[in-house]
Amino acid sequence: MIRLAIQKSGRLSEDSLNLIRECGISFVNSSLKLKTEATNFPLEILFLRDDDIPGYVADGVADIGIVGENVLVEEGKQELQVQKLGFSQCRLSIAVPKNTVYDDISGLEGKNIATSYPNLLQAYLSGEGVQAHIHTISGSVEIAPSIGLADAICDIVSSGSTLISNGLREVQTVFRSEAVLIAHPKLTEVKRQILNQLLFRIDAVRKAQKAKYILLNAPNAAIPRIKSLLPGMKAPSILPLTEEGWSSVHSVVNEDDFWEIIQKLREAGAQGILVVPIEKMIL
Ligand SMILES: Nc1ncnc2c1ncn2[C@@H]1O[C@H](COP(=O)(O)OP(=O)(O)OP(=O)(O)O)[C@@H](O)[C@H]1O
Ligand SMILES: O=P(O)(O)OC[C@H]1O[C@H](OP(=O)(O)OP(=O)(O)O)[C@H](O)[C@@H]1O
Ligand SMILES: [Mg+2]
Repeated sequence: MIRLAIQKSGRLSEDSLNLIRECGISFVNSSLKLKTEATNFPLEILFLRDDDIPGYVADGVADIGIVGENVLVEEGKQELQVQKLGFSQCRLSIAVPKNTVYDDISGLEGKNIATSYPNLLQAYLSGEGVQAHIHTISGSVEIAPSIGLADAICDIVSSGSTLISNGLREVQTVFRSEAVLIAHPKLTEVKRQILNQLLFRIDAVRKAQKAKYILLNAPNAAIPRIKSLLPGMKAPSILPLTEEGWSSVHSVVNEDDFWEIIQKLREAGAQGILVVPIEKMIL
């Protein structure tokens, strides 16, 4: 049995649980229970505050965990990182009241900056050769300038709407973050094998998230051009249609290239294009 620590309730929780479920792992989850066991995989899940997760994994209380890179690096435990997970993407940024004159980072010299990430902020300011006073607070950081606690803040930004709602303007990006899987460095052989099985499933789920299965019909004369647009996993499948001179083409496309490829396929003569999500993908 391997023990996984995830955030109990917050920005990482839903996507962490979804990832485990998409890996085909079933468990009963009630908001009151802080521990649960999977029914079809040797996994126990602990529901914790995110700040505690790197420490628990470092100590071996939990074997693996899911946490934001920002928290991991802030706590100086980046050596635990195994793999990026592609969700909870955000940035740690410095922001100032929107009407403050700000030309460049030297404008922060000697200023008071409120943050929950003093180590990341200090490392960034030192790298830029700026000295400022860092005021560490544990939450509601965006309120600090408006109550006279600080001249600027350094906090997590995603859409930017929290900054705007609090009359702040983002001026400097300190760190870019996403959710990461972390692991205790000295797992037993059995636990290492379970982790490898889990990583295999995560990889299949993540590859599938980025890919689409595509089916289309095309006149046979258009097939060479369409083949060149759709490399597929190995090569596209091409099946004859019951209508003379036509074929059906099946392939896999990367989500990022999707719209550009669709346009070119239509220009090449493709019709009846169907795009279907893929659940798992193993190369
Ligand atoms: N707006 C956001 N968009 C995307 N990811 C975010 C956002 N805010 C935070 N995150 C990421 O999710 C992590 C958890 O954020 P959250 O705000 O839930 O933390 P918290 O309030 O410290 O939670 P806890 O109660 O567990 O201590 C952050 O460390 C960051 O990596
Ligand atoms: O740029 P935005 O999309 O507005 O997101 C940024 C906000 O999201 C996070 O807080 P969250 O809403 O998770 O609440 P918390 O402060 O209670 O953790 C973060 O601390 C910011 O305040
Ligand atoms: Mg926290």
